[in-house]
Amino acid sequence: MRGVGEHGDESAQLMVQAKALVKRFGDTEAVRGVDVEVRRGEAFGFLGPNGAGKSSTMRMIGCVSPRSDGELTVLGADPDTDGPRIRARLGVVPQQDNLDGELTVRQNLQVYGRYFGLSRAHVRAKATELLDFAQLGDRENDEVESLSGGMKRRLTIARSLVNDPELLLLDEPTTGLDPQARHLLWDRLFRLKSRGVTLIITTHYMDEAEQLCDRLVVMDGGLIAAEGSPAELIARYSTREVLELRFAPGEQDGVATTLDGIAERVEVLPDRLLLYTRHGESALETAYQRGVRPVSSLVRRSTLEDVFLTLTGRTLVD
Ligand SMILES: Nc1ncnc2c1ncn2[C@@H]1O[C@H](COP(=O)(O)OP(=O)(O)OP(=O)(O)O)[C@@H](O)[C@H]1O
Repeated sequence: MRGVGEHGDESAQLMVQAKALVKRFGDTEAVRGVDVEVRRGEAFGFLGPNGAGKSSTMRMIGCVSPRSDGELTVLGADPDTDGPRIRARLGVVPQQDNLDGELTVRQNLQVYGRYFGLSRAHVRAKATELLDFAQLGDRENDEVESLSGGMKRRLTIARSLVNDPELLLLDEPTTGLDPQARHLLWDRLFRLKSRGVTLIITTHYMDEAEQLCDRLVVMDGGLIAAEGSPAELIARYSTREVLELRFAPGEQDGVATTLDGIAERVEVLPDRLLLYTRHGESALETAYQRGVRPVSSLVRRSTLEDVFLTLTGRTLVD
């Protein structure tokens, strides 16, 4: 298989290249013409709500679901013809943990290593290294069922690293985890990135995308709505600051009209108003001068959530 690392040119640095990529399930077009390029060493994100087409795209990149149309190259090769050989060089962390609950933590790693045809001694040494990486060394002989959700996720990631992949695909890696478990997991992903592993992450958490991704695409309805680094996207689609105003029940109606001209843009959500502006504090002062009396106000910096709202008119949170 010809692939990444065998050429000196720029295209050799492309771990994934998709052009007009399409996935259909019967009449449903889950992915409707996606163009992406993922470069060696970067953390690349697909950010979007449930049903945006993130998992479907990821499954095509992971060579487990054939494309319906378009072009796709992974590690320099075509998943249609080179799927097994590409998969041998990938790590895949699926949305649902598929660990073997009846085996111990260490056994889960070792059994998986054997699938890759690694020798018993190699697998044992690799498992020890990965237990350390996953911060599960003191749990190696425990059954998987006794682990917390965060520990199971770290073990799933450790297991995906058994074959020393160049490219790691993570589908919603922290969904359902508490904040502390999420931060522990992010820390492990930063570590992998610093070792040069290319990461592709799907998420519907804007803070996760902002923290982890060098570059990302915002996906909605099977299409890419925007692409860039988190900072670029925020600069392009939002303002430096956002003033959030909340009102007593029934008192929000009509306030947006009173606020006319105060901000670059006003977004009316069911539970609050968002004023997009360079200076939140001055906007708040002007609002007070116009007689607006919110029960609470908050000035914050713009996030990818604001980018998503600008692009789609909807919030990312379900
Ligand atoms: N195997 C399938 N058969 C039929 N429809 C599917 C299948 N997989 C996905 N879909 C549909 O394709 C669309 C995109 O789903 P997909 O899972 O790719 O989105 P997603 O952005 O990953 O969302 P989620 O976070 O919920 O997984 C949805 O409308 C979904 O119902």
